[in-house]
Amino acid sequence: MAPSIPDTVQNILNFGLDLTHQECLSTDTFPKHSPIKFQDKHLDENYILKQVVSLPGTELLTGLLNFANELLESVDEFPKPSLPALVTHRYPAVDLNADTIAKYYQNSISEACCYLASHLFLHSKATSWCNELSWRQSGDSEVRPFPRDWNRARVERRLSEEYFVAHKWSLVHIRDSPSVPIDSLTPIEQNSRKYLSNCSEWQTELAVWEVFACTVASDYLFDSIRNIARKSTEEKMIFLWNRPHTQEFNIKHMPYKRYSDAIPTLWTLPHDSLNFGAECPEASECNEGTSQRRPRTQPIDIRPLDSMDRENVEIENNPSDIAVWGQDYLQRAWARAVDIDATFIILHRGTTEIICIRHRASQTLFVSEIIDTSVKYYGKLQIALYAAILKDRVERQEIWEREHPSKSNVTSQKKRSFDQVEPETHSCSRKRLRSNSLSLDSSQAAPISTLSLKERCKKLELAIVNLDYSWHRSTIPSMFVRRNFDGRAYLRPLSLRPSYPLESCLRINVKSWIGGGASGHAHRGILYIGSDDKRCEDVVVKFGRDDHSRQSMRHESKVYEYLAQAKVKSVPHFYGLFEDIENKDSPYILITSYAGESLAVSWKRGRAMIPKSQHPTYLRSLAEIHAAGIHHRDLRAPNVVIDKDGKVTLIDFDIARLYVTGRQRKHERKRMLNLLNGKSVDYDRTSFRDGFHCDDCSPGICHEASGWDSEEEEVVRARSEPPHIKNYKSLYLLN
Ligand SMILES: Nc1ncnc2c1ncn2[C@@H]1O[C@H](COP(=O)(O)OP(=O)(O)OP(=O)(O)O)[C@@H](O)[C@H]1O
Repeated sequence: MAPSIPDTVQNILNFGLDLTHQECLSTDTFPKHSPIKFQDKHLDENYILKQVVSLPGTELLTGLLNFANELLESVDEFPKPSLPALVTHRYPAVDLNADTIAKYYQNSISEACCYLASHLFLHSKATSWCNELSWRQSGDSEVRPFPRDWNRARVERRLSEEYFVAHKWSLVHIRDSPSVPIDSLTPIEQNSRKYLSNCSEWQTELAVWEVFACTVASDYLFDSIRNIARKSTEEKMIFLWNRPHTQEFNIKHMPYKRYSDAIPTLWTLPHDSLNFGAECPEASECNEGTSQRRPRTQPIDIRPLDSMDRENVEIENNPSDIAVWGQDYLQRAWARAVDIDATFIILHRGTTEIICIRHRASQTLFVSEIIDTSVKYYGKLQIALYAAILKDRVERQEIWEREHPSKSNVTSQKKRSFDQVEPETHSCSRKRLRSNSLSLDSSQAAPISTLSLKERCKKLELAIVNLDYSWHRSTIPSMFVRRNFDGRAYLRPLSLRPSYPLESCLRINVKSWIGGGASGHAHRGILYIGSDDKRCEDVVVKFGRDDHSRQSMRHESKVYEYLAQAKVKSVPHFYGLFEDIENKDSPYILITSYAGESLAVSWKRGRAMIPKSQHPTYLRSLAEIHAAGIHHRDLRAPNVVIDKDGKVTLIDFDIARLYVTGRQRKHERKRMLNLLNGKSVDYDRTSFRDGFHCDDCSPGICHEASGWDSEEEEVVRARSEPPHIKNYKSLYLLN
């Protein structure tokens, strides 16, 4: 016989959020979105939502409520004393901005849901309350100060965005919750707990909540989301998918095992909607980002990217304008869900809510009707939702373990490796190695005549760049054209030919991120010529996207050109400076050979002191640069690198000067000795034993004063179409 449900639990089950009497004081400023940026184009396909389907009428709600009833019936007795987390009914005092809404939801319903869902789904026979869930802001969501180089408009845009949408909230599985005695678990609960604890350690986020301010604008937004779902389902309108604007939303990729979709249940997907195309044959083995079925239709061509620039679109607060943004917010929520591998996405704005279910294989989002949060069964619905989220995670883990029986024994070993930052090597997952025949380990690469490869590269004008690391997985490469140096300045690129034979192009696969600084972000990659996969070079590709970094990179390139002419050996080989041909914000890439690990990295590994016997090698490298007349001016541990054969190389010449005095040489020599002895000396506080403060060594960024004339920024006209590459198709297949 079903137990009597205590009043406190009844109160939660019958709880409805009541914000209707509140004034929505928030301004209705609708945040603008950034245009699609370079890195968006190279986003892993899995991050892109491709279809939206409306969940029919009350099916989802009925399914969830029935599920809650089943769970309630399975309880013999509710623990006493009563629930520790009581519903507080605290209304937001002043303003219903996104953060207030989130806090209100947390105080009023989520805490109780966490207790009840844990109890009902994970240990319904336990004699005391034990919570294993928490609804909270996720770790990397703290408000951080805006970067100093952001202009006022950009800061204001971000602020209005934050006012409208709360920082990341999600449902989290608490790992160190008090344990429940095993004999008070049913066999099903024991299984659930086993599978839940087998999920990788850091992957505790279970579902995505996008919380919006309670404003008229967000009301329109919810309507527009429903309309998108309705139109694409009932009127069979094509959902024109778009790439999430990663730069503004700062997606942070965490490597993890990706799971397949759970077996559909009543509250997940209606059965007739699961009629998708054939499954990717490799899906069961896929480990990273590929457990999807092939999209049914060819993806639409996203070029020209410029046409998607909505930066300048003025959005008024009326429904037809805001409809445009429904899709953007769905994309954003989808991308967040991909990042933590969540199935459930909840869009919440205080008075209303939409529950979405993500189907990985078909990249489809199932969107519920708009739920009124003041209804009497809202509490029950939320508890069922939390329990369904748990059930889904457990089921998917079960599927994973069934399909990967041997691997579950070595999870702990694997977990550690997933946790690590991407190494500075070409180590890729099994899958990636298989799917990407270009990712050769340099040690396995066929012996090559590096000289001839380098010589050949000099003449090649076009670089085809693919990104394949973190959340980047290019479907379409970017084309970069060489900027030629006439001995004094960088010339405008020659007009592009309509067609290039593949053999006349450099091909670069960017494999990992090394570091970022003032003049751009450095990545490791592999360089090939044309379709030849046997001869490759390990390179560093530095991307610079803003004006400052473009200027720095032009300057640095000139120094490298100069050093190459002076036949200086202690710098990396310079392959050239290239400019993106199709994007308006036109990144530059500067390509050099990979020269090994920096002193900073060996310091991190605990090897701070360089043995005295090796000091002359370092000092000789520095002397060679000085002898060529170059004053480095940024001699720090990250800029001194050494390869496995012991060759010392100096890098990062973005603030170097083409003139060096005797005193400056002496100071840089001292600085180098300090570095070799494990002493990091900050440039702004450069002082030597005699207390002398060295202005000559202070970095500064004035490139004009560096021995070359300043150069006007020349932007390559963005082309709507890249040039035709002969045999380009074969290139696609390779990538
Ligand atoms: N050719 C190379 N070989 C090996 N490592 C490299 C090479 N180029 C860059 N790196 C690594 O990448 C990091 C960032 O590169 P770099 O210093 O050129 O960028 P930056 O934007 O100029 O940074 P900074 O703020 O130090 O000036 C370096 O600290 C170095 O460790």
